Amino acid sequence: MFKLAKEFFRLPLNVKEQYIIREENYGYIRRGQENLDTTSTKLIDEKEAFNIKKSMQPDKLPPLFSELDNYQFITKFYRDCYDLCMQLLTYVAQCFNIDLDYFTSRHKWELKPDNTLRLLHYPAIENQSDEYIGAGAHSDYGSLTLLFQHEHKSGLQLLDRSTNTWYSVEPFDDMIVVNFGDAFEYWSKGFIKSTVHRVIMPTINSTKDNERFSIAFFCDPNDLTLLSPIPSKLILAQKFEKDEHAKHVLDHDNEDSLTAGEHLAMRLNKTYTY
Ligand SMILES: O=C(O)CCC(=O)C(=O)O
Ligand SMILES: [Fe+2]
Repeated sequence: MFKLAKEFFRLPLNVKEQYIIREENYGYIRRGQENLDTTSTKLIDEKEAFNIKKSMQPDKLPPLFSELDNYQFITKFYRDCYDLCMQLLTYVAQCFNIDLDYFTSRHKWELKPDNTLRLLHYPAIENQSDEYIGAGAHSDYGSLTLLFQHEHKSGLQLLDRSTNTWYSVEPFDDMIVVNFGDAFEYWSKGFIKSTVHRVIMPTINSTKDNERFSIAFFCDPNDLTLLSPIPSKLILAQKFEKDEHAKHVLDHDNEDSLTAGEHLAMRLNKTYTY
Protein backbone atom coordinates (compact mmCIF):
# COMPACT_ATOMS: atom_id res chain seq x y z
CA MET A 1 0.00 0.00 0.00
CA PHE A 2 2.81 2.42 0.85
CA LYS A 3 4.45 1.74 -2.50
CA LEU A 4 1.23 2.68 -4.29
CA ALA A 5 0.77 5.74 -2.10
CA LYS A 6 4.28 6.98 -2.86
CA GLU A 7 3.80 6.50 -6.56
CA PHE A 8 0.52 8.41 -6.49
CA PHE A 9 1.79 11.38 -4.48
CA ARG A 10 4.77 11.71 -6.85
CA LEU A 11 2.37 12.66 -9.67
CA PRO A 12 2.15 16.34 -10.65
CA LEU A 13 -0.40 18.38 -8.69
CA ASN A 14 -2.58 19.05 -11.74
CA VAL A 15 -2.92 15.29 -12.34
CA LYS A 16 -3.79 14.58 -8.72
CA GLU A 17 -6.31 17.42 -8.76
CA GLN A 18 -8.29 15.62 -11.46
CA TYR A 19 -9.45 13.37 -8.61
CA ILE A 20 -10.21 16.16 -6.16
CA ILE A 21 -12.52 15.26 -3.27
CA ARG A 22 -16.20 16.24 -3.32
CA GLU A 23 -19.07 15.78 -0.91
CA GLU A 24 -18.99 12.00 -1.43
CA ASN A 25 -15.78 12.18 0.62
CA TYR A 26 -13.54 10.26 -1.74
CA GLY A 27 -10.62 11.39 -3.86
CA TYR A 28 -7.63 13.69 -3.53
CA ILE A 29 -7.27 16.23 -0.72
CA ARG A 30 -4.76 18.96 -1.49
CA ARG A 31 -2.66 20.82 1.10
CA GLY A 32 -4.90 23.02 3.25
CA GLN A 33 -8.15 21.59 1.93
CA GLU A 34 -9.04 19.68 5.08
CA ASN A 35 -8.11 21.39 8.32
CA LEU A 36 -8.68 19.01 11.18
CA ASP A 37 -8.34 21.39 14.14
CA THR A 38 -11.69 23.21 14.21
CA THR A 39 -10.77 25.24 17.30
CA SER A 40 -8.08 27.18 15.45
CA THR A 41 -8.04 28.96 12.12
CA LYS A 42 -4.39 29.99 12.37
CA LEU A 43 -2.78 27.01 10.64
CA ILE A 44 -3.66 24.89 7.65
CA ASP A 45 -2.92 21.17 7.49
CA GLU A 46 0.18 20.67 5.36
CA LYS A 47 -0.67 17.06 4.51
CA GLU A 48 -2.04 15.82 1.22
CA ALA A 49 -4.21 12.72 1.17
CA PHE A 50 -6.32 10.40 -0.93
CA ASN A 51 -9.56 8.88 0.41
CA ILE A 52 -10.73 5.55 -0.99
CA LYS A 53 -14.21 4.16 -0.37
CA LYS A 54 -15.81 0.85 -1.19
CA SER A 55 -18.50 2.48 -3.32
CA MET A 56 -15.92 4.24 -5.47
CA GLN A 57 -16.16 2.95 -9.02
CA PRO A 58 -12.78 2.09 -10.58
CA ASP A 59 -13.33 4.81 -13.20
CA LYS A 60 -13.22 7.42 -10.41
CA LEU A 61 -9.77 6.19 -9.40
CA PRO A 62 -6.46 7.18 -10.95
CA PRO A 63 -5.23 4.51 -13.43
CA LEU A 64 -2.53 3.53 -10.92
CA PHE A 65 -5.24 2.36 -8.50
CA SER A 66 -7.76 1.01 -11.00
CA GLU A 67 -5.23 -1.19 -12.81
CA LEU A 68 -6.46 -4.74 -12.09
CA ASP A 69 -3.72 -6.11 -9.83
CA ASN A 70 -3.49 -2.92 -7.83
CA TYR A 71 -7.28 -2.61 -7.59
CA GLN A 72 -7.56 -6.16 -6.26
CA PHE A 73 -4.77 -5.49 -3.81
CA ILE A 74 -6.37 -2.29 -2.50
CA THR A 75 -9.76 -4.00 -2.23
CA LYS A 76 -8.25 -6.83 -0.21
CA PHE A 77 -6.35 -4.45 2.05
CA TYR A 78 -9.57 -2.50 2.68
CA ARG A 79 -11.44 -5.71 3.53
CA ASP A 80 -8.65 -6.92 5.83
CA CYS A 81 -8.78 -3.63 7.72
CA TYR A 82 -12.55 -3.94 8.07
CA ASP A 83 -12.25 -7.54 9.32
CA LEU A 84 -9.64 -6.53 11.87
CA CYS A 85 -11.91 -3.75 13.15
CA MET A 86 -14.76 -6.26 13.52
CA GLN A 87 -12.50 -8.49 15.63
CA LEU A 88 -11.52 -5.56 17.81
CA LEU A 89 -15.14 -4.48 18.19
CA THR A 90 -16.10 -7.98 19.31
CA TYR A 91 -13.36 -7.83 21.91
CA VAL A 92 -14.53 -4.43 23.17
CA ALA A 93 -18.10 -5.78 23.51
CA GLN A 94 -16.72 -8.66 25.55
CA CYS A 95 -14.93 -6.19 27.84
CA PHE A 96 -18.21 -4.38 28.46
CA ASN A 97 -20.03 -7.67 29.01
CA ILE A 98 -22.66 -6.94 26.37
CA ASP A 99 -23.74 -9.02 23.35
CA LEU A 100 -20.65 -9.91 21.38
CA ASP A 101 -22.20 -8.63 18.17
CA TYR A 102 -23.44 -5.39 19.78
CA PHE A 103 -20.93 -3.26 17.85
CA THR A 104 -20.39 -5.43 14.76
CA SER A 105 -24.15 -5.51 14.07
CA ARG A 106 -23.90 -1.71 13.83
CA HIS A 107 -21.11 -1.88 11.27
CA LYS A 108 -22.69 -3.96 8.52
CA TRP A 109 -20.44 -4.15 5.46
CA GLU A 110 -23.31 -3.61 3.01
CA LEU A 111 -24.83 -0.55 4.76
CA LYS A 112 -23.78 3.11 4.52
CA PRO A 113 -21.50 4.81 5.12
CA ASP A 114 -18.53 3.08 3.59
CA ASN A 115 -15.45 3.01 5.68
CA THR A 116 -12.64 5.23 4.45
CA LEU A 117 -9.15 4.10 3.58
CA ARG A 118 -6.90 7.15 3.50
CA LEU A 119 -3.37 7.50 2.18
CA LEU A 120 -1.45 10.45 3.62
CA HIS A 121 1.72 12.28 2.66
CA TYR A 122 3.57 14.92 4.70
CA PRO A 123 6.34 16.65 2.71
CA ALA A 124 9.36 17.51 4.88
CA ILE A 125 10.00 21.16 5.83
CA GLU A 126 13.32 22.91 6.45
CA ASN A 127 13.04 23.49 10.19
CA GLN A 128 10.52 22.60 12.86
CA SER A 129 8.35 25.61 13.64
CA ASP A 130 4.99 26.46 15.16
CA GLU A 131 3.94 27.82 11.80
CA TYR A 132 3.42 24.41 10.30
CA ILE A 133 1.25 21.49 11.31
CA GLY A 134 0.90 18.24 9.35
CA ALA A 135 -2.55 17.41 10.67
CA GLY A 136 -4.16 19.68 13.28
CA ALA A 137 -5.36 18.37 16.65
CA HIS A 138 -8.60 16.41 16.34
CA SER A 139 -10.37 13.22 17.27
CA ASP A 140 -11.68 10.86 14.59
CA TYR A 141 -15.41 10.72 14.04
CA GLY A 142 -16.34 7.05 13.88
CA SER A 143 -15.71 4.08 16.16
CA LEU A 144 -12.16 2.86 15.47
CA THR A 145 -9.25 4.04 13.34
CA LEU A 146 -6.32 1.87 12.31
CA LEU A 147 -3.14 3.87 11.67
CA PHE A 148 -0.12 2.57 9.79
CA GLN A 149 3.10 4.58 9.87
CA HIS A 150 5.91 4.00 7.45
CA GLU A 151 9.62 3.37 7.95
CA HIS A 152 9.74 4.20 11.63
CA LYS A 153 8.68 7.73 10.80
CA SER A 154 6.91 9.25 13.76
CA GLY A 155 5.29 12.68 13.97
CA LEU A 156 2.06 11.33 15.38
CA GLN A 157 1.28 12.71 18.83
CA LEU A 158 -1.61 12.14 21.16
CA LEU A 159 -3.05 14.28 23.92
CA ASP A 160 -3.63 13.25 27.48
CA ARG A 161 -6.85 15.18 27.90
CA SER A 162 -6.69 15.16 31.70
CA THR A 163 -3.32 16.93 31.88
CA ASN A 164 -3.26 18.62 28.46
CA THR A 165 0.10 16.99 27.64
CA TRP A 166 1.15 15.76 24.19
CA TYR A 167 2.97 12.43 23.80
CA SER A 168 4.76 11.11 20.71
CA VAL A 169 3.67 7.74 19.37
CA GLU A 170 6.90 6.14 18.20
CA PRO A 171 6.30 3.54 15.51
CA PHE A 172 7.98 0.16 15.47
CA ASP A 173 7.81 -2.76 13.06
CA ASP A 174 4.38 -4.21 12.30
CA MET A 175 2.66 -1.81 14.66
CA ILE A 176 -0.85 -0.60 13.99
CA VAL A 177 -2.06 2.27 16.17
CA VAL A 178 -5.74 1.92 17.07
CA ASN A 179 -7.65 5.06 18.00
CA PHE A 180 -11.08 5.15 19.53
CA GLY A 181 -13.27 7.71 17.78
CA ASP A 182 -16.13 9.98 18.86
CA ALA A 183 -18.77 7.22 18.61
CA PHE A 184 -17.15 5.39 21.52
CA GLU A 185 -17.05 8.51 23.66
CA TYR A 186 -20.80 8.91 23.12
CA TRP A 187 -21.59 5.21 23.56
CA SER A 188 -19.61 5.02 26.79
CA LYS A 189 -20.62 8.45 28.17
CA GLY A 190 -17.00 9.48 28.22
CA PHE A 191 -15.68 6.32 29.90
CA ILE A 192 -13.68 5.75 26.71
CA LYS A 193 -12.14 8.93 25.38
CA SER A 194 -11.99 9.63 21.69
CA THR A 195 -8.22 9.97 21.13
CA VAL A 196 -7.15 13.55 20.38
CA HIS A 197 -4.14 13.40 18.07
CA ARG A 198 -2.14 15.50 15.62
CA VAL A 199 0.83 15.11 13.31
CA ILE A 200 3.83 17.42 13.45
CA MET A 201 5.81 17.96 10.26
CA PRO A 202 8.89 15.94 9.35
CA THR A 203 12.00 18.07 8.79
CA ILE A 204 14.56 17.67 6.05
CA ASN A 205 17.74 16.18 7.40
CA SER A 206 21.12 16.11 5.73
CA THR A 207 20.95 12.52 4.53
CA LYS A 208 17.46 12.14 3.19
CA ASP A 209 14.32 13.96 2.29
CA ASN A 210 12.48 12.55 5.33
CA GLU A 211 8.94 13.01 4.04
CA ARG A 212 6.35 10.99 5.95
CA PHE A 213 3.74 8.56 4.64
CA SER A 214 0.94 7.05 6.68
CA ILE A 215 -2.29 5.17 6.07
CA ALA A 216 -5.50 5.42 8.07
CA PHE A 217 -8.56 3.18 7.97
CA PHE A 218 -11.60 4.88 9.48
CA CYS A 219 -14.24 2.48 10.66
CA ASP A 220 -17.62 4.19 10.88
CA PRO A 221 -20.86 2.85 12.39
CA ASN A 222 -23.77 2.54 9.94
CA ASP A 223 -25.50 5.89 9.37
CA LEU A 224 -28.67 5.16 11.36
CA THR A 225 -26.85 3.87 14.43
CA LEU A 226 -27.77 5.78 17.57
CA LEU A 227 -24.95 7.19 19.65
CA SER A 228 -26.94 6.55 22.84
CA PRO A 229 -25.22 4.72 25.75
CA ILE A 230 -24.50 1.02 25.45
CA PRO A 231 -26.44 -1.33 27.77
CA SER A 232 -23.49 -2.08 30.03
CA LYS A 233 -23.68 -1.82 33.82
CA LEU A 234 -20.35 -0.03 33.73
CA ILE A 235 -21.80 2.75 31.62
CA LEU A 236 -25.45 3.18 32.48
CA ALA A 237 -24.74 4.36 36.04
CA GLN A 238 -22.18 6.84 34.82
CA LYS A 239 -22.70 10.58 34.28
CA PHE A 240 -21.26 12.05 31.07
CA GLU A 241 -18.92 14.83 32.24
CA LYS A 242 -17.66 16.65 29.17
CA ASP A 243 -14.20 18.19 29.13
CA GLU A 244 -13.25 21.03 26.77
CA HIS A 245 -12.66 18.76 23.79
CA ALA A 246 -15.96 16.92 24.26
CA LYS A 247 -17.82 20.21 24.69
CA HIS A 248 -16.40 21.39 21.39
CA VAL A 249 -16.80 18.22 19.36
CA LEU A 250 -19.70 16.37 20.99
CA ASP A 251 -21.81 19.46 21.41
CA HIS A 252 -25.25 17.94 20.84
CA ASP A 253 -27.94 18.14 23.46
CA ASN A 254 -29.99 15.43 21.71
CA GLU A 255 -27.55 12.64 22.46
CA ASP A 256 -30.22 9.97 22.69
CA SER A 257 -31.52 10.59 19.17
CA LEU A 258 -28.27 11.61 17.47
CA THR A 259 -27.09 9.14 14.82
CA ALA A 260 -23.58 8.25 13.72
CA GLY A 261 -24.41 9.50 10.21
CA GLU A 262 -25.49 12.92 11.50
CA HIS A 263 -22.39 13.25 13.64
CA LEU A 264 -20.11 12.25 10.75
CA ALA A 265 -21.75 14.74 8.36
CA MET A 266 -21.47 17.54 10.92
CA ARG A 267 -17.77 16.87 11.50
CA LEU A 268 -16.91 16.57 7.80
CA ASN A 269 -18.71 19.84 7.08
CA LYS A 270 -16.57 21.67 9.59
CA THR A 271 -13.22 20.48 8.30
CA TYR A 272 -13.37 20.48 4.49
CA THR A 273 -13.41 23.20 1.91
CA TYR A 274 -14.57 21.92 -1.47
O1 LIG B 1 -1.00 10.50 9.55
C1 LIG B 1 -1.34 10.11 10.65
O2 LIG B 1 -0.61 9.37 11.34
C2 LIG B 1 -2.67 10.51 11.23
C3 LIG B 1 -3.67 11.05 10.26
C4 LIG B 1 -4.97 11.41 10.92
O3 LIG B 1 -5.06 11.56 12.11
C5 LIG B 1 -6.21 11.56 10.13
O4 LIG B 1 -6.13 11.61 8.89
O5 LIG B 1 -7.30 11.61 10.73
FE1 LIG C 1 -7.11 11.38 12.78
